[in-house]
Amino acid sequence: MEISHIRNFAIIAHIDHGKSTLADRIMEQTATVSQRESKAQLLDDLAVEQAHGVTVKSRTVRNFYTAADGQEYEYNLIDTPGHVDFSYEVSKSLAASDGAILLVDATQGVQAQTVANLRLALKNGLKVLPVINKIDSAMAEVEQTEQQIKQLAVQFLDSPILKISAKTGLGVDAVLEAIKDYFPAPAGQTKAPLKALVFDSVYDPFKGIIAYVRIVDGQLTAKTPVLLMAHDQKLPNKEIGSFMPQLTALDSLNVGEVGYLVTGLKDPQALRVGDTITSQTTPTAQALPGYEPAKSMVFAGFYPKDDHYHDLQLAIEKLALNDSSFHYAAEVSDALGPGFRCGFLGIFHLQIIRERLHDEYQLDVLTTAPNVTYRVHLKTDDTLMVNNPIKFPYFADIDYVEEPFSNATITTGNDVLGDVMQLADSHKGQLVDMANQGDLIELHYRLPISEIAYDFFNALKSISHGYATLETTFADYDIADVVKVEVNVNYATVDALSFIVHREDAPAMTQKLVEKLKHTIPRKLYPMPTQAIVEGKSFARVDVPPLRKNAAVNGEKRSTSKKQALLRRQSVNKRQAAQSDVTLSQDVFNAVLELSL
Ligand SMILES: Nc1nc2c(ncn2[C@@H]2O[C@H](COP(=O)(O)OP(=O)(O)OP(=O)(O)O)[C@@H](O)[C@H]2O)c(=O)[nH]1
Repeated sequence: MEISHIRNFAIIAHIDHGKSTLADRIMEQTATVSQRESKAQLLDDLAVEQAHGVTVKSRTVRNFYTAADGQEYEYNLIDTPGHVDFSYEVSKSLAASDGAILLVDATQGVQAQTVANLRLALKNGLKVLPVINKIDSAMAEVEQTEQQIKQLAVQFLDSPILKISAKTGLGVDAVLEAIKDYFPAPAGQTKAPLKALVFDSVYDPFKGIIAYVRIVDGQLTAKTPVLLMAHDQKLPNKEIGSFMPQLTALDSLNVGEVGYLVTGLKDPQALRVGDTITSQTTPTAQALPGYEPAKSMVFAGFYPKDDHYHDLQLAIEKLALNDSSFHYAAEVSDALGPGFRCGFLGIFHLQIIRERLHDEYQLDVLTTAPNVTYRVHLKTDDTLMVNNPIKFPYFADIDYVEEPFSNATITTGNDVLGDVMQLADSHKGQLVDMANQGDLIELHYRLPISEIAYDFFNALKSISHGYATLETTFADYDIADVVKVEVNVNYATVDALSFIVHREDAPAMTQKLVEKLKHTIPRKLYPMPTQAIVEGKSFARVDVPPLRKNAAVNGEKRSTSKKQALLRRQSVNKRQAAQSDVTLSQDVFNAVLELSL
């Protein structure tokens, strides 16, 4: 296809504003898929996506559109996720696009994520086409939404604001025309050496690693011997093609086009998203700038159940390839053996990865309490970065600790402003600034990441009935008064249950924890004292009751010798237990996990 007839664009929106529905409609109206196929929401095909009804992975599809002028155009559509935890995926999709459809739900109006995505698109130099969706709904407030969009940005004043129903298809033909009229064709040089951006990748069990590429300059043919520029790695070029939406082999991908390359690589570590692909024979002089790597905000340990360590390792490697914002490193716990310390963008991301391990690899993992990375300054003047509570230094060796803070922008309606501010306060937020954004209020807070990483977003959604939204960026590290909580069961420390909290929250949290553990730790024949220890002191204690009555302490009528015999047996049990032997089920970990939720 001639470059002037290609359009690469993404659809961006707040969660549930209808991106996937519009993507399906576009595929249907360009006859990329039949109506029957599109019923099943083709793009959201991961099991987790169907379970949650949200898009997690970006997907790409090539459509051919015959415009009103009678000419055929190639539309490469990139579907993007809407949840805050996946904004990294959004920015990757945008780097491969020239235009973005900004979709706004007429029943909800402009939301903070709409604003955030718009900013990202403009930062990437994209043309933005605002589209109001769900105009068929009885609750649609089309005019008000249009006003909100006009207030949003002067940047796209020259663009029309289209009104559609992605569900019924009303107005979608105008969107298809506007894509050609309004979005630019890719800029790129046909004659220059090959330069292609790897904007995504997946692992296929049969084909190995498949790179998703956008040809920035030159041409990639099925015969081009290619080179990955980051590690100077030569690839035997296996197969190239495009997404129709199934992978469909082609002889060449030309400048401006989007497609895939089967790399033949098997090692999931070998390819990084953001890398540049060029030709071995006539390489380009300079690689593309690539992406900033995603910064993990939350860490948790993943441990295999039933000794499936190697299966878990392989699954995690493959997932990390498919999701470059997911990081991992090997770690060992005394209580659980070898496992992985995994890094996530947020707690929802953690849940998604757990579910993908379950759905795609049939693996269940024990998950330890999530935490952030602490910067620990020791009295010896050494500084440690600690993202695993097991490795948190002994308290007497610590000079001071710093924790990561974020700049958080909360956009909310006036009606729930008080509740939102109270929520931020209770999570140690410092209000920095407040501004009006049309009908909405924008609050700028400085918040410890440990306070927002877990349940903050859910709590915010619940008190605002789903309307308030949150954008966060990493700010810096700052001093934090935090302590490590260790859990002893029957006088033995269970390392994998350790976690870090703010000192002021420690008394209440430890009390809640031991109460929960009382009901989750599997009982034995003898009572097991369970303690939460902070800086060497027991902050809270319960006894996990025994399975049977403790004959030695209750006042049953037994002979003294029988009582003594029982006591002897129990003390033997006690000694054995002190060395190990609490069965750690996910329920036990949930007791810690739920404290932060
Ligand atoms: N009434 C009405 N409902 C719509 C329309 N478009 C989408 N919906 C509904 O809105 C809900 C969300 O639509 P999706 O297409 O899954 O939203 P999305 O933006 O892709 O969501 P994420 O992938 O989670 O970001 C679904 O229940 C759709 O059926 C529309 O034009 N009118």
